[in-house]
Amino acid sequence: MFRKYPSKGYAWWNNLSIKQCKMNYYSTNRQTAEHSFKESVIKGLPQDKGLFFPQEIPTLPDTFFSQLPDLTLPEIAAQVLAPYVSEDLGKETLQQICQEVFTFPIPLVEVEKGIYALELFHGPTCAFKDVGARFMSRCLQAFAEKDKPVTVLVATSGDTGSAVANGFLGLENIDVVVLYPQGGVSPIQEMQFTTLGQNISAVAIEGTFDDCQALVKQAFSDETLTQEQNLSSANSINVARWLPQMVYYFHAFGQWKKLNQDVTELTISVPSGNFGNLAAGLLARKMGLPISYFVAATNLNKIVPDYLESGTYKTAPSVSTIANAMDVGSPNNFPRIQELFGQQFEALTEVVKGFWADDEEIKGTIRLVYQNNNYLLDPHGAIGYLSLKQLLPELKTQGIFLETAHPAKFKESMEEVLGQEVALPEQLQAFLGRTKQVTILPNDYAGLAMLLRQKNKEGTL
Ligand SMILES: N[C@@H](CCOP(=O)(O)O)C(=O)O
Repeated sequence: MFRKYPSKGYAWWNNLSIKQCKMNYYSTNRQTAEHSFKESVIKGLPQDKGLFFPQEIPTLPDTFFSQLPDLTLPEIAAQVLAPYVSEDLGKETLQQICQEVFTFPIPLVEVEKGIYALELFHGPTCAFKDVGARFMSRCLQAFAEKDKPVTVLVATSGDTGSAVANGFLGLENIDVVVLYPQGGVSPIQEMQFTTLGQNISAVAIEGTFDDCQALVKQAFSDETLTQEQNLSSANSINVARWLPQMVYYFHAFGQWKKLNQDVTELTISVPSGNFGNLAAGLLARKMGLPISYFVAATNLNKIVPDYLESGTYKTAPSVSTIANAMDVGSPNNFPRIQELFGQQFEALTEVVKGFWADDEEIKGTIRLVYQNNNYLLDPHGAIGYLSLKQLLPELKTQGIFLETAHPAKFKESMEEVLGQEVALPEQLQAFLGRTKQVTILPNDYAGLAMLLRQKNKEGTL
């Protein structure tokens, strides 16, 4: 059921009572009762192993879109997130959280005529995950009960781990356990979540990102463990990580519109691994954001592009690539994308176009764009850019690709590709020379469960 909000000017939400904004979440597997926002955030995943999904998607009024180019990020965030969170969070808390989360710029940069990069890497850990991780940490802090400590489990192929570690560092009553594929993340990404100590622990799994995410999900469906301790997840499977990611699509559109008042057609290319980011962009579109097409852009782990071409959804063991944050063979958010299109394959393929590139194409693109445009793409953004170069002539729109992470997070590969040094920004320099603290585990649930119990008992890994 989709609710249309009345058009009452740009501060339309101020006119709504908290009661009118009540939002529940159902499971995409439909085997679990609906949950409030607060319950969904604390639980992370429904018991039936689906994903929480909002029971209504509000359409924003036209006045909101006409004001959009002049709104700040916290203003946009407070307005588009209000219907999803406000009853549990309260209007003032939501506004306060949005002020605290969106403290860094997310600029739209023209790379060449008609193609723009949305730079999502100016936050504390230099990747787009900072937005969702900071938002979720504050929601969980608002909801966590003093006498019930929460353990946040998170699987990462590189960027989520560092953003969650940074966003949750030092929080009372909340412990974070980051699971990552041993040898599957870049050296600087690894330093970002293995060297912080305090309430952040790192576990290297002898397996892939998909194995890590499967272990996290298994922990949630382990009834004995979940009775012993409060577990939550900080991957984009958690609604508080997922929903705020839609904010920067509105911001991108506002910036683009300022530059292109007479152009109406826009495509956004989203480099994708776990597909939470693309699902968030499509949610923004469902709320009325006028984006003509989205591109599901990925590396050799081309599960979704293959599905869009063949209609057959087939997960596969993940393949290791230079764009490691997208080394995901079983994209966890895909059910949300299907839900947004009412499970209609044709409706989905009308809007979402698939694209994938291999390492050689990524490297060639980085070199070419650096030489021709003097713009440094990271390996993930390179796929986004390349997808637009190939698809825009047919789609006949302008394009924005998401620059999901700072190129220096992949310093070693970038330097090999370019044959020159890539300087680390301040945020990353801070990690040089620190000592890593890691527990190594086989890809086996019994080992993880034992470790979580031990941690719960002793308070440390
Ligand atoms: N690409 C991710 C994988 C996890 O994605 P998430 O958005 O679901 O947390 C990473 O960098 O860890």
